[in-house]
Amino acid sequence: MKPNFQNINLKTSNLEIGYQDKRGIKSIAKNINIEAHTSELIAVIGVNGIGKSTLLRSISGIQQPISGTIEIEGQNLREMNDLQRASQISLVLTNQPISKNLSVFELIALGRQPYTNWLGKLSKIDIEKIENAIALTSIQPLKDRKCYELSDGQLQRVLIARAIAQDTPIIILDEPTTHLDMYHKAYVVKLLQKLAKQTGKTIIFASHEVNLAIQICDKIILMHPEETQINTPNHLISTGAFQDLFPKDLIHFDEISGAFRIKNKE
Ligand SMILES: Nc1ncnc2c1ncn2[C@@H]1O[C@H](COP(=O)(O)OP(=O)(O)OP(=O)(O)O)[C@@H](O)[C@H]1O
Repeated sequence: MKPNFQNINLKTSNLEIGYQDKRGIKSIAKNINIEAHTSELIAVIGVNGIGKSTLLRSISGIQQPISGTIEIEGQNLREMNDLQRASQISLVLTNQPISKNLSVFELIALGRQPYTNWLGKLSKIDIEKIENAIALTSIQPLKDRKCYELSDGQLQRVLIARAIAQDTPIIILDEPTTHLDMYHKAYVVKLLQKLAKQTGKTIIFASHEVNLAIQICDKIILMHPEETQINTPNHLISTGAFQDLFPKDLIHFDEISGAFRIKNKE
C-alpha cells in the first residue's frame, strides 16, 4: 500500500472479535489490523455470516472485542464513556427501530443529542448542522414529511443525514444498500463517497455489493474465514484476494473487468 499522510481516524491492533457466554468464547475473526484515514470510504465485504456486523458493532463500541485495541483519533475506545463515543462515531443500522411518527427534520435532529443540553433544546449551531446535513444529502424536499411516508431509499438518505448531523469523524453503516434497487444502491454509495471527500469523515460500511465497492471505495476490508485483509481494491485484485470469496460453481471473479460474473457455460 502507498504511504498515506492523512490523519488516522481509526486504528485497530490485533483485534479479535466474537461472542462470550457461559459456554465460553466464540471467536469470529482475529488479527484484524485496520488503519482508516480521513476522507476514506471503506467497505466491509465477505460472505453471509463471516462477521461483518460483528466487526462493525465492535469498532462502534456497542460490543466488547475479545482482545486487541481500537483507537479513535489516538484515544482508546475502551476508555471513552457513552457521550464521548457518540461524539466520535455515528452508527447507521438497517432495520434499526426508529419512531416513524417523527418528521424528517426531527429524526435528523436526534443526531445532535450528544451535544444538546438536558432539555434537548437545539442551539443555533445544532440547527446549522442539521440544515447542512439536509443540504449535503439533497433531501430538502423531504424535510417536513413524516418518516412513515418515506420509501426505503429516502429513509436511508435521512438516516445518513442524521449521522452527518451527529458530526463525528467516523460514520459506520451496516448494509445501507439493503432493500434498494440497482440505481439507488449506486446512488447511496456515491453519496457516501461524496460525503467522505467533502467532510473529511471516515465512512465504513458493510455491503454485499462487491462490484460496486470495488469501483467506488478507497479501501476494502475483506473478511475470509482464515484472515481479514484491508487494502485498496486494485491491490486486492492484483493479489487474487477476491478469487476465493465465494464457491466457484456459480460465479467467478474476472480480474480484467474487476467484477464478479455469472458462469453461463457448463
Ligand atoms: N449474539 C450472538 N451470539 C453468538 N453468535 C452470534 C451472535 N450474533 C451473531 N453471531 C454469529 O456470529 C457470526 C457472524 O455474524 P454476523 O452477523 O457478524 O455476520 P455477517 O457477515 O454480518 O452476516 P450477514 O452478511 O449474513 O449479515 C455468525 O456465525 C453468527 O451466527
